[in-house]
Amino acid sequence: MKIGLFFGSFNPIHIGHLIIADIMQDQTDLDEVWFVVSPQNPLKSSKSLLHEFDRLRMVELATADHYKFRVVDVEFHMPRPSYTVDTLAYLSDRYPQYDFKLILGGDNLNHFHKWKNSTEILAHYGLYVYPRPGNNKVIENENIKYIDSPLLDISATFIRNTIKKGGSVKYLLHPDVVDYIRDKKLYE
Ligand SMILES: Nc1ncnc2c1ncn2[C@@H]1O[C@H](COP(=O)(O)OP(=O)(O)OP(=O)(O)O)[C@@H](O)[C@H]1O
Ligand SMILES: O=C(O)c1ccc[n+]([C@@H]2O[C@H](COP(=O)([O-])O)[C@@H](O)[C@H]2O)c1
Repeated sequence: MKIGLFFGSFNPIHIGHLIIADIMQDQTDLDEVWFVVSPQNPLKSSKSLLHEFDRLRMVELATADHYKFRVVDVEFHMPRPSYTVDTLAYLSDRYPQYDFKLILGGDNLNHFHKWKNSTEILAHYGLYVYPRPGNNKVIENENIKYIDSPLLDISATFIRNTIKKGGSVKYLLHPDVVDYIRDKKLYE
């Protein structure tokens, strides 16, 4: 079975993530998509990060109604920051029966060469890249698959900023995530 690992900070998870994951399982050879919630991206500041348990809970809520989605919290039990190569090694060891691929937004491909052991990741796992508005670097490599699908101009940054200004994000988030943010007063 081929599994697409969708690594992310998910701060918070938005409909862009859900659309990407759904298209990946529907229009590629990936059988399932596993959302791997990262406590701390090595290349991002932790300044505006919500607590990792809140981010994990929102990913669980948003993905619960899709039978091909699964949520993985292994990085919560691993050293920080969250180096993807180490998580991949751990998952491959634990699930030798699965063929793991990485799902990335096009923006992340621009910085991919700065990731720990990026060459090894590319050689051993391969990437499925979803385009993102802005600069999408194209690297010619047989282990990178580019998905031709609608651009989604949605980001967690825009959502955080809109909520902080009191604006509506009702249709940018899963309804259960909207309720969770409101009930836990995450941005107040
Ligand atoms: N609209 C989008 N189009 C394509 N890829 C996306 C989109 N939103 C997120 N991704 C990809 O999803 C993964 C997880 O992204 P992340 O959780 O950082 O969301 P984000 O919206 O980029 O957040 P932030 O605005 O806080 O940086 C990354 O690989 C990112 O490139
Ligand atoms: O392993 C690395 O060196 C590395 C460098 C930058 C980002 N990542 C991972 O890439 C994933 C996407 O990050 P983000 O913050 O854009 O959602 C997340 O799981 C990060 O831990 C990993």
